[in-house]
Amino acid sequence: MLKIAVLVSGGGSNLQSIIDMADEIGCSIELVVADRGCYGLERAAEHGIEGVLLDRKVYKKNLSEMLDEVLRDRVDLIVLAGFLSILDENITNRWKGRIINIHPSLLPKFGGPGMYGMNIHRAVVEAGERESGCTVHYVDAGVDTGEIIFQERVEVKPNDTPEDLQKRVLTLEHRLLPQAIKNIAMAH
Ligand SMILES: Nc1nc2c(c(=O)[nH]1)N[C@@H](CN(C=O)c1ccc(C(=O)N[C@@H](CCC(=O)O)C(=O)O)cc1)CN2
Ligand SMILES: NCC(=O)N[C@@H]1O[C@H](COP(=O)([O-])[O-])[C@@H](O)[C@H]1O
Repeated sequence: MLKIAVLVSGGGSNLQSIIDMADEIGCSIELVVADRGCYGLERAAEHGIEGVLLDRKVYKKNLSEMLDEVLRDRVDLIVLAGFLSILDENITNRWKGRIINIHPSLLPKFGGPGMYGMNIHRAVVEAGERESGCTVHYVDAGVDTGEIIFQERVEVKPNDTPEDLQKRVLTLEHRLLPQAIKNIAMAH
């Protein structure tokens, strides 16, 4: 059984897809860690999963120490699921090859600092892209520069709003992230 921690900052729909598929994936969600108050923590509580809120006033200076304290050797894999804080190289080096992230674009396009959430879908629509999608990748010290594990494409329709595109990509994410974790669990 692969033990995982899921890091969230928002609504937690990707966390929910992992919760719903945990048995099929072969993983145990040991804890959910948030960098701010968010519905993702509510979802954890609703499912009896330990939730930890990192106090932004404290961790801003030492997120590495806070995460190390919380995670220690409790898990095999860290999953960033809508987590909006950039992890520093202390963490990414210590957890090299054991942190994955879901990003709602076809990296390397529309990645990097500032590219998160609706900002991405707005940029894709404004750029007149004919396709978009999502990427699961390993996390390194760069932003969205880690080795790609999976990518899947969706069509961008002519009259799509950013909200239309977000909805279509999110459906894909809810399938791709659990699949990536399942593959890692099978190889564990
Ligand atoms: N070392 C890494 N840390 C993180 C990565 C990564 O690839 N390497 N991925 C992000 C998730 N992410 C894209 O997938 C991402 C998240 C947030 C941002 C961003 O610009 N954030 C803002 C702050 C936003 C906020 O706190 O509301 C910022 O840093 O100014 C870009 C990409 C998770 N961590
Ligand atoms: N760059 C990181 C990023 O933009 N992540 C995105 O935030 C959303 C979180 O939704 P959720 O909280 O409902 O899972 C998801 O679309 C995820 O890909």
